[in-house]
Order: sequence, then C-alpha cells, then structure tokens
Amino acid sequence: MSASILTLAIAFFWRTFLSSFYHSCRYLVMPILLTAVLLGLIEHFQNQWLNWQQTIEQMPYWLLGCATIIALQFNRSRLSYIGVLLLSFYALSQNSGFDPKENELILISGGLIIAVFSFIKDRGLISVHSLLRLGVILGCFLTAYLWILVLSHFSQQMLSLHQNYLPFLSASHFSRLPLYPIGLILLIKLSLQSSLLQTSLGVTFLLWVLHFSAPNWLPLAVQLNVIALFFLATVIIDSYFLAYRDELTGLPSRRALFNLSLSLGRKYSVAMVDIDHFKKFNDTYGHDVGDQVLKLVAAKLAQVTGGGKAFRYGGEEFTIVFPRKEVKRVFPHLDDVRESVEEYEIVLREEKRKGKEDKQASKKRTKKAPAKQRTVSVTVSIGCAQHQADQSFEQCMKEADKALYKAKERGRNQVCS
Ligand SMILES: Nc1nc2c(ncn2[C@@H]2O[C@H](COP(=O)(O)OP(=O)(O)OP(=O)(O)O)[C@@H](O)[C@H]2O)c(=O)[nH]1
Repeated sequence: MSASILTLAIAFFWRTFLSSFYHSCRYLVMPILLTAVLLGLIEHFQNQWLNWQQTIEQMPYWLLGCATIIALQFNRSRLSYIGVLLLSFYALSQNSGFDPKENELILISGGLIIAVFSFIKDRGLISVHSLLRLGVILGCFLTAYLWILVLSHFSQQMLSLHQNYLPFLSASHFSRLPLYPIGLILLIKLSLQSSLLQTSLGVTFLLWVLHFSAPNWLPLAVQLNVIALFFLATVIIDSYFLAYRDELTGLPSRRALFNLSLSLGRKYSVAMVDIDHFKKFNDTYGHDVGDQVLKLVAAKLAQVTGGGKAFRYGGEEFTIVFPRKEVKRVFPHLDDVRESVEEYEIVLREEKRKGKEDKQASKKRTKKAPAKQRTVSVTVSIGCAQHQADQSFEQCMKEADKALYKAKERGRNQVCS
C-alpha cells in the first residue's frame, strides 16, 4: 500500500515538476546559459577580436539582415519586426549619437515593444495584422514618451517618491522604473511558456537593457551579432522540429523515421504499436480525450528501454526501432512498455462525453472514480520483426505490421513477432 502511494507520488512529481523542469531547461535555461557563455568568451578574448573591429561593426547589417529575412520566410514575423527595429537603431547610433533624454525614450519604448511582442502571435507581414503591429510599435513609443513627459512635469513629486520608496535607483535612472515590472512579467511568461522564440525575445530584452545600463561592457555591434545568431538558431531549430516532430505527441514523426532508416545497418528490429479499440475510445470519450490519450501513450512509448526509439507513424499507430538488436532481445523491452501502458491509469481532465458506445462497454473501460476525476486505461498491441538480408526498411515494417495483426487476432494487448 505504502509502496504504491510512494510510486504514485514519484510519478506525480515526475510528471508535473520534472517534465516541466526538463522542458524549461531545454528551451529556457540552456539557451540562456549558452548565450551567457558565448558573451563571456567574447569578453574574455576581447584583445584578440579587437583587431577585427571594423569587420565586427559591419556584421550586424549582414547577420541581423539575414536573420530578419529568414525569420520572415519561416513566419516568425515578430523576430523580423524586432530585427528591423534593431537595425534601424544601430544605423542611427552609428551615424549620429543620441542625447541622454532620447536614450531613455528609446530604451523604454524598445523594452516595451519586446515585452508586448512576446504576448502577440506571429502573422504574415503582408496582412491586416501588420497595421496592428505597427500600431503596437507606435503605441509603445507614445507610452514611453508620455512617461518621460509625466516625469519631467511632476519632477518634484517623483523626486520625493524616489527618495522615500526607491532609494536603490540612481536619480538619473529613475525613468527606467517601468523596465522592472516589464522584465518581471517577461520572466514569468518565459518560465510558464518556454519556447525558443520566447527565450530569444527575453535575451533581446536583457541585452537591450544591458546596452543602456552598462554601455562600456561590450560594443553594441557584438551584442547585436549575438542577438542575430540567437534569432537564426531559433528559426532553424524551430523549423527542424516542425519538420521532424509530431505536433500532438512531441515524438519524432514519420519523416524522421524514414530519415533514421537510411542510417540503420543490416541488423535492427522494428516494432509497430497500435492502440486497441481506439475508434471506440474516441466515440465514447470524444476526440479531445482521444488526443490526450495519444499523448500519454506516446510518453510511455518514448520511455522504452533497450535502445529503442519511438516515432509516431500516423493516427494511433507508432513505430519503435531498435538499432543493432535481434527480435528476441527486444521482446522483453516491448512487453515492458506494453505493460506500462496497460497499468497506466489516465486521469481524464474533462467530463466524460456520452457517445455511441453502450453503457456496458463504457463501464468496462472506466474504473471506479469520483465523477469529476474519472480514470481510464488503454492497451496496445505490438508486432515486431527483425530485418533480414536483402530486405528494405519498408519490407521489414510490413513484416512487423503482419505481426501486429497477429497480435490483434489473438485478442490484443500482447506482443507478437
Ligand atoms: N483523437 C484522435 N484520434 C485519432 C487520431 N488519428 C487517428 N485517430 C482515430 O483512431 C481510430 C483508428 O481506428 P481503427 O483503425 O478503426 O482501429 P481501432 O478502433 O483502434 O481498432 P483496432 O486497431 O482493431 O484495435 C479512428 O477512429 C481515428 O479517427 C488523432 O490524432 N487523434
């Protein structure tokens, strides 16, 4: 009893905390750490690269220009807008200096634009939404302008507010006050919804503020080059995931499977996995619950041991490839994964939807639980085959498919070869 409570507690901890921690590590902490290391290295080797100063000063035009165009091609219009704004700022600051008051206006409006852009969606450039985005940019400038105006009109009141409540802020930087809540909101947004795109907006915000707060730290050109590289990496990695990952389950897609098949040697085994009676499941609980179940089954399959790699083949079918393994060696691993799916009690997030299936059959699937927290479970049938000499990958998959039908005919919830 206590062991099963402990197992449940560990599973809950793993699912809720560790998996979101892993997600944030991948999309938030790691990219930020890599950027910090890159900046640290650049600063450390400053003496070496100073010889190429002229080239470095020209690079933002090329790098940011390329990042802006490529981001647009891949429908990452927010990065394009920010790229254009940064390029304009760079061109202006290279050719003419800004006075301190203009600096404050640019700093605050820039920070505001980056923050607002992290809350809106990417849309095509030539659409009605572009007008909205231009309106957002103008609105941010106007808000920053009004803030500076209010500060200068009520300078006495602001001074006493500053002295009484915010003495840690230097008097000349008091106008930067709005950047604190903006930064905090961005940070919360980033940790709740981490994605590479959000992280690149966060890094841009940070470097933007750093440029104004510590102007002697690193030249603007270097910071813009780092931002441009971040934008490029975001667009390339995001497109890779779009092409090779299944959106619903997060598993590698069929395209990734056939890509892997090109690098497999002569010895490997392939397993085809199919959720049993999934059509009935969909009819009973609805397509949305079906999607939830697909995700959870995919998560279980991704944990397959024995060096197997899981893919979503399509619909409710999955493929697991075991490079360099004979079928008799993969059998126990497949049976373990089948068992883990069978034992997994899936908590439904929504109210059960009555469908075509009769009450008897739904009773069979739904275990006793409080009305609002029903748990269901599904089973999977698995067919596996070992690659034979002179056989193509597709032929090997067909053999695994035949084994899968054998498993279905024999009563489902089993592994056959
Ligand atoms: N919710 C959801 N359902 C899907 C998805 N892709 C395919 N399906 C459903 O999966 C079901 C597949 O049903 P069938 O191929 O008839 O087989 P089955 O009901 O699983 O029965 P057996 O394979 O014989 O055990 C269909 O009802 C599809 O609509 C998806 O992405 N989400």
